[in-house]
Amino acid sequence: MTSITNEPHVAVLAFPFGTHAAPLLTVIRCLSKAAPNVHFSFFNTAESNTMIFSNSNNDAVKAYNVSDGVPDKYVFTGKHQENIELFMKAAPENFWKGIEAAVAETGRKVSCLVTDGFFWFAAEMAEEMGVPWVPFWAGGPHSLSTHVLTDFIRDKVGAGGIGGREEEPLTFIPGMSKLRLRDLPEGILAGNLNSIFSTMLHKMGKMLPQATAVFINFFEELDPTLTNDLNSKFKKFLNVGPFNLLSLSPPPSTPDANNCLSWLNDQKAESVAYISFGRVATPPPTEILAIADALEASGVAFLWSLKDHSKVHLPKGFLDKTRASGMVVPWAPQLQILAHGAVGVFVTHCGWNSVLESIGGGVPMICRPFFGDHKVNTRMVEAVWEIGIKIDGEMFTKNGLISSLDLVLSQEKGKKMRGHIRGLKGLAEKAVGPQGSSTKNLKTLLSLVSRPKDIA
Ligand SMILES: O=c1ccn([C@@H]2O[C@H](COP(=O)(O)OP(=O)(O)O[C@H]3O[C@H](CO)[C@@H](O)[C@H](O)[C@H]3O)[C@@H](O)[C@H]2O)c(=O)[nH]1
Repeated sequence: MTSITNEPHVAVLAFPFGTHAAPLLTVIRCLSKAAPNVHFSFFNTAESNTMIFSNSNNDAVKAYNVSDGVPDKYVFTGKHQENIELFMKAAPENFWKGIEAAVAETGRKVSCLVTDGFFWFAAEMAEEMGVPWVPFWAGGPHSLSTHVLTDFIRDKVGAGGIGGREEEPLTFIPGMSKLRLRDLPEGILAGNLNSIFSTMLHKMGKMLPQATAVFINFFEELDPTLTNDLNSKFKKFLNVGPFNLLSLSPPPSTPDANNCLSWLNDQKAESVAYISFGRVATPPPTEILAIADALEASGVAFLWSLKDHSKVHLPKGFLDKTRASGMVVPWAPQLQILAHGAVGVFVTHCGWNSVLESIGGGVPMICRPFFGDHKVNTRMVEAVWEIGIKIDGEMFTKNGLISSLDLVLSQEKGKKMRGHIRGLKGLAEKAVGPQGSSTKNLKTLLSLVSRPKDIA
């Protein structure tokens, strides 16, 4: 039998849906590179591991597959978030099994538990193991704050709820006064407050303050007031982003199977609309039609990352008619695209990674929020940072999108937004530079996970 040692071993528990596991792996790779004596075991479903580990050979981070929680012969009912609910229900047991296997294989006890912030149950796991719990919040600090303060927000708003008060500002939370009650993620005041997902976020918000430290893909210069507030809510709050600009270990570049980048090389500077709604959101067919009509009528050059199952909703003949001005691909190397000088605007759902990648590229946004943190992020982009605009109304219309594209690409207001976002890009680059705030925080995170006994 292998003897078990106290050599540092960090167990990392990833959430396999949306874009959570990839940014967590990016930061873990950074830590692993800086601390080769520490062993990092990364627990995630096989499907998600295959996706995010696919670009790397000889990864120092060891991937372990855990079950997705779907019972044998299970027939999906089509219920909203069914896969997430099945995964979460079985997650504690499955993660324990994975950890036991990794401990046996490496001969190292777990010395620190790094997890996705959603895993509120990890507080107990860490306690049982007698190690620090260091959760990662995959969204921005504004959405994080709304979940940590859910009870406080509910108290402030009172039993009457949100009805008729959608425009009221959140003046009672430092750094959030431009947000309105209507911008809050569903599950806080509106929507199904008792769904498994809402309950999970509520529990998470209560547990995170117990963690040894919470880290996040953000840089404090983007919102010092809120950073200060979160510093006071958590034992330690570490802004270590934006990950897309981390020089220590930039994320591996995505293969460009559809030659998007060489197509961009032939386009005029700041002329192209890049369109993508992340891994999860899918606009309904009427909106896909509206986007296509707007692109065709405006003649704006475009690069559209559109999932294959949505492509059937494009109007007949659209691809042929726009062949000279645009490209539709099922997946695009977004990071490199947003960093390309030909891109003039990003039409986005405002997922957190997309917002940071747009800042990293200095590209203003047209935002069409769908769910979760999208509305909070959209509001910050439009009303606070002034680096983009929300679409008119709740859904894309042909004329609405034509005027938004015109505003950002051709009008003075668009130029101003470009100036603002380039300013933020400069701050972001500084934050991850040698003396930057995020670099400093990353060092703290590193010492925390690699020498946990000194700090816990
Ligand atoms: O063709 C594409 C489309 C997307 N991406 C990448 O996919 C990621 C998308 O991430 P994000 O913008 O955060 O959107 P979601 O995939 O929707 O992410 C989920 O996770 C985020 C972090 O918690 C939340 O902010 C979102 O609301 C949630 O939906 C980004 O890194 C993109 O670069 C590509 O590389 N190519």
